[in-house]
Amino acid sequence: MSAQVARRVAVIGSGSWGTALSGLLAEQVGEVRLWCRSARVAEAIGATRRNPRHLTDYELPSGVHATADAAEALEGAEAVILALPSSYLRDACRMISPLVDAKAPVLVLTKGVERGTNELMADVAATELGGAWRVAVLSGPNHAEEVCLGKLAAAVLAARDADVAERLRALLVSPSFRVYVSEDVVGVEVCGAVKNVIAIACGVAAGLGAGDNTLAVLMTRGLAEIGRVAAALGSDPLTPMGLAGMGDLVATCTSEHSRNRTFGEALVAGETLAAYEERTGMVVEGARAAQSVLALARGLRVAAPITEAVNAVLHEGLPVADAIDGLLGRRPGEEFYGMAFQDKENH
Ligand SMILES: NC(=O)C1=CN([C@@H]2O[C@H](COP(=O)(O)OP(=O)(O)OC[C@H]3O[C@@H](n4cnc5c(N)ncnc54)[C@H](O)[C@@H]3O)[C@@H](O)[C@H]2O)C=CC1
Ligand SMILES: O=C(CO)COP(=O)(O)O
Repeated sequence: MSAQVARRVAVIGSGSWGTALSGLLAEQVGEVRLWCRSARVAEAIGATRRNPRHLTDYELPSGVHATADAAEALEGAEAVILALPSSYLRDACRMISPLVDAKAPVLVLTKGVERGTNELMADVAATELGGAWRVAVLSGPNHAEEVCLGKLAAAVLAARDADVAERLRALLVSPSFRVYVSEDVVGVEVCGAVKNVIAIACGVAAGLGAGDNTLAVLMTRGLAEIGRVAAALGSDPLTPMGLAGMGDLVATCTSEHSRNRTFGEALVAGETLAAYEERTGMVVEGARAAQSVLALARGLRVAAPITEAVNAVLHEGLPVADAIDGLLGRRPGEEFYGMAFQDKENH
């Protein structure tokens, strides 16, 4: 084990990713306090070292202390990690705001765009907790099911302040978890939110028996969609080529662990979003992001046809066959049209 880089950090949210990240943090940090919404989950973790709802076979290290008391979770925390689904992030930040040290760096693990406001997650956290300079995001091909087993993975940690990035990176980096840094918070966030929508489309295609070529087309045109939204928001055009973009797109669109991909498959088999989330106890962020990313793209006047198709199927009752017809009815034009200029509306 490496030397301790912090005495105590708080992880807010005990879903799959909050659970796996707590274990990873415990390799470097003296004590990880994991806030669970449910007191029963916190008690079960204390008694068995296992989360009874997520990654149930994974034994958490002794350095992880679970609690349902937010004040206890945040007491003396030198950094705060937010591991909540996008729908709950703002309310949770409001709830913990009086308990968070004003100087503590904040790392957002959530991948999404808030519905209603179309705000990115770091902006939500900064508004509610104060101090955009101290809010960073982590994204990349990081299925919790593999990270908790110590299988090699990498992520990009983006922060506006280089010192914040380095302090947070030191908490996470390990031989099996490589953490790169970036200043492009917006670009990294756009990648993480949009790739979930594209993964639903890939799941739908796979469920309908699509071949590898078709899935590769969806991923690549999905990457173009990510690139257009990111470019229109002024982010680095190379960010979508990295871990948060291409890396996570490939992992999510192809993995059996992906809720977004497997939900797409379940959808064509007749399962609803509500039934899927109820059955698995997990969130399908892409289903929510389809609405907010589309609203964001429309506001920016960039085309997001795959997102539009997924949104129409999930939220407007469009039959899948009609959504596919709509996509295939588009004229394929210049491959990178609209990537550099935000005022072009085609392709
Ligand atoms: N699971 C993964 O491998 C990864 C997940 N993420 C992102 O992390 C975020 C959290 O996802 P997971 O940890 O996977 O969650 P999850 O899907 O495993 O679990 C759902 C979580 O939502 C919580 N929840 C339900 N109702 C709530 C409420 N009213 N208020 C607060 N929390 C509530 C549940 O307690 C549970 O912790 C998502 O944005 C996801 O995209 C990012 C990278 C990897
Ligand atoms: O973001 C993730 C992996 O990097 C998790 O993806 P899913 O939410 O589709 O499982």
